[in-house]
Amino acid sequence: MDPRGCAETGDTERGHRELFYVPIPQPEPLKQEQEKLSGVVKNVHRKLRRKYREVGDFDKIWREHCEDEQTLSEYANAMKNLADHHWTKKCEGEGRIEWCRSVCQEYFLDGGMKKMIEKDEKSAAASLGLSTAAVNAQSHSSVPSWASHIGRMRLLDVGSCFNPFLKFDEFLTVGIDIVPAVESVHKCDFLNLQLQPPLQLSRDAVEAFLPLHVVVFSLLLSYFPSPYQRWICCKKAHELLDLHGLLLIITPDSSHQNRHALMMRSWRVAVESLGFKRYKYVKYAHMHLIAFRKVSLATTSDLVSRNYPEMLYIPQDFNTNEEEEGLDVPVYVRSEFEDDQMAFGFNELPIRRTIRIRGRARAAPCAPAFTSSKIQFCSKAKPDASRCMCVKLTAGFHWHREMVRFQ
Ligand SMILES: C[S@@+](CC[C@H](N)C(=O)[O-])C[C@H]1O[C@@H](n2cnc3c(N)ncnc32)[C@H](O)[C@@H]1O
Repeated sequence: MDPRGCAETGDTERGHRELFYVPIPQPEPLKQEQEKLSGVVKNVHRKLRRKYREVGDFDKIWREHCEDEQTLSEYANAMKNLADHHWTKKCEGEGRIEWCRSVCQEYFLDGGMKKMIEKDEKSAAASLGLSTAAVNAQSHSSVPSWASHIGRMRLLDVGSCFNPFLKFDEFLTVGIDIVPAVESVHKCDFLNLQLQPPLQLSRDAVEAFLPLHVVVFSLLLSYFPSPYQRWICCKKAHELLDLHGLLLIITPDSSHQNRHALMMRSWRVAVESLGFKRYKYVKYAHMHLIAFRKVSLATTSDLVSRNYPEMLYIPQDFNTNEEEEGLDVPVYVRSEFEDDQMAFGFNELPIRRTIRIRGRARAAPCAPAFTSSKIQFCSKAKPDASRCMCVKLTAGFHWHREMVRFQ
């Protein structure tokens, strides 16, 4: 440890060595305010899910929801406040927007699209038994002509709230939201957006806004209580996007990457059935980030035989009202300092250079500050080959499981 509280760790998940600093605890009032604001947001989602479970008719509850101006404006204010005062540049709240930006840069401006199209062509040819030479000899390429002079990327940010993409010059951004938190966002319900002509737009407007290169659903789909609503949104995105355009989906999940791997697999099958192909996937500590390329104008032909909309589920869809109410009870949330203390408590374990709690790396020095009675091991085994171990930790009165990684 150096005097600044800096500890060098082993290789990280991203495969390179990094320095981690023991975090300076956030001032309590700021932390409490952040928890309160997140509570406002989560409660709106819960309320919608509860109504959906009770009423069943998602059109009806959605209409009522959109008329509830007080709830909507409290929500918009909370989101804007979180963005302005609680998510710093380095934290993940901001990271998702940067991720979208870098994926678009690589795909549209640094040759990613061309590479992917060529790869698709090669595998299509291989499946027909054609040689690479025959593919290379083809006189025409499927790379669209607009790709070489794209200019500003046309981006539609659905559920934009505070218009986070507006500040980037490389995008021609249109932000829409049912309750805009800033003036530059247009008030629009994407679920009920009519895409059919006639659209009487001037030539300029048509050129400026159609077709789209990018559609962003950042923390949008989990807002909806029904998988069918998520499906409608993805289908609309497909209709609005240019062939080879990108759909970027970011959805919250604070659990370990593999915990909801099946769910992510299911989302992939559903979205790909609409005429997309997955291009990129990454798991941050609190969210999944997925990029899909539009590779076909047509959707799959077995839409009727398979229930694709249902595949866009989220874990909360299966909660009962009682379980959701349990979530309303304020659960004691450990402070960063307590997380560090807990990390210290693991030093009795055999491998203890660094452990991860809630995705943050922490050095495990010598003095145990936590007694082992506060930590129960779900498995008596030593950390496995990947040096992970499932442990139960106390948070207030609740025991809960966490995966701890040893490095
Ligand atoms: C959790 S916030 C995400 C805000 C922002 N995209 C971000 O990543 O921070 C979800 C937003 O989606 C908006 N929203 C929900 N349903 C919508 C719909 N049908 N059409 C447009 N916006 C919608 C909500 O009003 C809310 O501002």
